[in-house]
Amino acid sequence: MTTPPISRDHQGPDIWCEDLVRIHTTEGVEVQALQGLNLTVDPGEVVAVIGASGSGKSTLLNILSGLDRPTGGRARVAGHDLTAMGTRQRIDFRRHSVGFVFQQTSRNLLPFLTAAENVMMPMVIAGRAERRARAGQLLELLGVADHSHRRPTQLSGGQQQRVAIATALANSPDVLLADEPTGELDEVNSAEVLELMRSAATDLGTTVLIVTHDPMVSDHVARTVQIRDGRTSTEVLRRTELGPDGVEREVAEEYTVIDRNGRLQLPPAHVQDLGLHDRVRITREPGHVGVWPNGSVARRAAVEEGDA
Ligand SMILES: Nc1ncnc2c1ncn2[C@@H]1O[C@H](COP(=O)(O)OP(=O)(O)OP(=O)(O)O)[C@@H](O)[C@H]1O
Repeated sequence: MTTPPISRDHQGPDIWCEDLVRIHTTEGVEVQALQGLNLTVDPGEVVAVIGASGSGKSTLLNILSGLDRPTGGRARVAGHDLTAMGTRQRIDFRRHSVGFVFQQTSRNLLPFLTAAENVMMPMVIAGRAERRARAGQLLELLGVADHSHRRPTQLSGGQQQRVAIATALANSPDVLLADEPTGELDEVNSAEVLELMRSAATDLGTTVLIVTHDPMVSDHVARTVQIRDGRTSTEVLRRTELGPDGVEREVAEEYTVIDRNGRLQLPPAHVQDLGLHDRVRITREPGHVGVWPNGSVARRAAVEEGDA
């Protein structure tokens, strides 16, 4: 018996955020952690969200997992409107629609249960049948079936995270949310865990969103979204293509995110190198748009006129 892929009962993307705003207020001081964030992740995609400390990653993850509510904007995960859910629906959502993997290996698993029992636990809570068989299949998928009888303290960090991923996938969630899942692992174990998470998600059709500050994670996913100042700023898409020599090679292309109002954030390096500040001139060119430092368009026109 193999693990059956999940079937969704909603249409459209698995994660959808529009103009998401979250303002934290402590002792009268407001911090705008998310400042109009837009993000769409389609079913089955495996995406890494990276960003510097304080850029808003954890805030985003807390909202997507139903733990926190946005101050403004809209968010939908696995077909559920996160701004309109009541307490009961939130519990159901967290139990069935999303799975979680945290950085701290100790936070993912119950120490007094074996690996197999840990994977079965969410199924017990959800009242799911054939728990033992499914736990076995998931542990097999994550390459730790041989350790199913061991308790977490008898497993390495990497093995614990694999069991944690199996546990998170136990109730066939549409979406798996992972917060720095490789933060406590060395490079070799990180790469292994990421690859296993990706292949398990691909086999099951699960959408995965990994939040991390580790740029190395990007090497293991087809899409990396960068958060800067509470907004998605750039994306890197990776694919393999056949070179002219017939050999497959990996191609990575960087894109800047543009919202539905046409707003985009220019890469800081361009802003600095070209001395862009205060205001810029936008010119429509054949097939693209030009961004010019203040005054440069008029100067260019004068030079061209002088040349004529
Ligand atoms: N509960 C809170 N109360 C007040 N401010 C908060 C709260 N949670 C987060 N912030 C602030 O919101 C901003 C975004 O924080 P967040 O934790 O989402 O960033 P992050 O990208 O996850 O950072 P890190 O990588 O360090 O975990 C930061 O300026 C942070 O200080």
